[in-house]
Amino acid sequence: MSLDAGTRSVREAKTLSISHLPGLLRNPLRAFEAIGREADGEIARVNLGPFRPYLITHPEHLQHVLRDNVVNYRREGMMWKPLSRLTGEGSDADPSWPVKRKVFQTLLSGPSTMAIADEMTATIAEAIDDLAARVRPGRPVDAFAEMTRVVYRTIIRVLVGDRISLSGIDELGRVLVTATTSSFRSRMLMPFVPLSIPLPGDRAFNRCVEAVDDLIFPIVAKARREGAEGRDVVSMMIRARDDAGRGVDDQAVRDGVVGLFVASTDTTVSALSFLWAALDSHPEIRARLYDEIDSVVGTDAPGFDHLPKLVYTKKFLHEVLRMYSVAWITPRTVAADDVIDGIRVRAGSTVIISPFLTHRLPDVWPEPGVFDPERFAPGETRHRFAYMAFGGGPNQCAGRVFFFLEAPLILATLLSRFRPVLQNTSPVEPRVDITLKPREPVLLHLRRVER
Ligand code: HEM
Repeated sequence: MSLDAGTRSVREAKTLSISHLPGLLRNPLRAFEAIGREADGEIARVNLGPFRPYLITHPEHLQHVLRDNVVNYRREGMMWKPLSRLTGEGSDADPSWPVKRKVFQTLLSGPSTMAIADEMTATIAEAIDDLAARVRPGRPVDAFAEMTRVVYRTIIRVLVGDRISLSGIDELGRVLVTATTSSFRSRMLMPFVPLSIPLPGDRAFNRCVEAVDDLIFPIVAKARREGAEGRDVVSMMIRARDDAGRGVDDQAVRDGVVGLFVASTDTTVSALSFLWAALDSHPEIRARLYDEIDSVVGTDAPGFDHLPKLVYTKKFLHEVLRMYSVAWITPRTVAADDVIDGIRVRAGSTVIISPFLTHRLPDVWPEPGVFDPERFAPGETRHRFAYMAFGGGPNQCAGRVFFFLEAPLILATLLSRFRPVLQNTSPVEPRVDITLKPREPVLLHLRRVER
């Protein structure tokens, strides 16, 4: 990608028609898809009246924004501004961000994650036992609710050690879900509206922030009093020092816990809910997945040793995340004027990056509407910024290794005991929220596997 304005003329980005606006209000995701089709991989400005973000979907352009000139594209503004009131800033705008980030990276690195693999296996087995005890013939379970229970239990120790009860973590989850469904969506789509102008749902959002504070600050205070020796976010944030040897305050520790909770749970739960729709409509893929889990795990208790052999399961999960790109939008704010592939990008504007749209570019992903795990077969090559489920560049997902330990273990544990059958008769459509979520409940009949 040449950024040399001297050797080629610099153009303004094409502006897409404002006719998408009513659709965005009616069915945001469908309208967003239409916007992506119209832009067709080119850098374009989306005309939303007073708000005219750039849309950047092509892998070459993403590499520029997320890696080559990453310092110019900040995690501020759209989405991050409302989120920061809940989780703190996810950028250098917060002086404690480098410490937080280092703690996340250390805690979620391969070796640290492997060190908790046995504990994670036991937690998942216990959570599936609990589900099994509640299964009744003819009564479907809600996949999202059940996956939420499992995922919360899996992450709890990583966040706060044993300093919170199961009901406490469920309460934290409930509050955060309420927060992200109150004024969050309107504030996310209208970042230009100042906080001083109230929007519907603001009061509920503020109450949620207070409720999160009430849950987490006492945990931080207790950890400071009683010692913070563990390998969890609270302990590690308390022990961490920045380059100048300074520690962080309670607010930063609280933000670290809430930030990691939001990043790790919503995404994983959504992926583990959508996958049943993909399995239901592809019997041959379902058969291969079940065969692999049956032959690798058999009658054993699924564990860490099985994971390297669950090759198809991993390909399947990647394709689920390509098709249902749960982290559907990861916007940035432009710090200084820039030129990308001959197109001027102006300081102060918003850049919309959308894995959901990049994964639908036909030049990058042939027949993007076809669900095919073989796209991720070893030897398949593509641009490194073509598969964006976990982002790209230095700020890409720190929990990727964790996810590929947790999700296959949950699937293997569930499928070694049950054959889930989707009850929904109409297609499972995604809806936009901070992550993509199923629009309607995904209902599963869990039929026991006789062994
Ligand atoms: C389906 C599962 C997941 C998906 C699709 C996903 C997606 C993403 C994406 C796209 C980003 C980059 C955001 C950006 O560019 O601004 C990100 C960042 C992050 N994710 Fe994930 N994530 C998943 C699971 C997890 C899990 C399980 C954890 C933790 C256990 C986690 C922790 C993080 C953290 C800490 C960051 C911030 C990294 C940084 O800025 O340095 N994620 N995730």
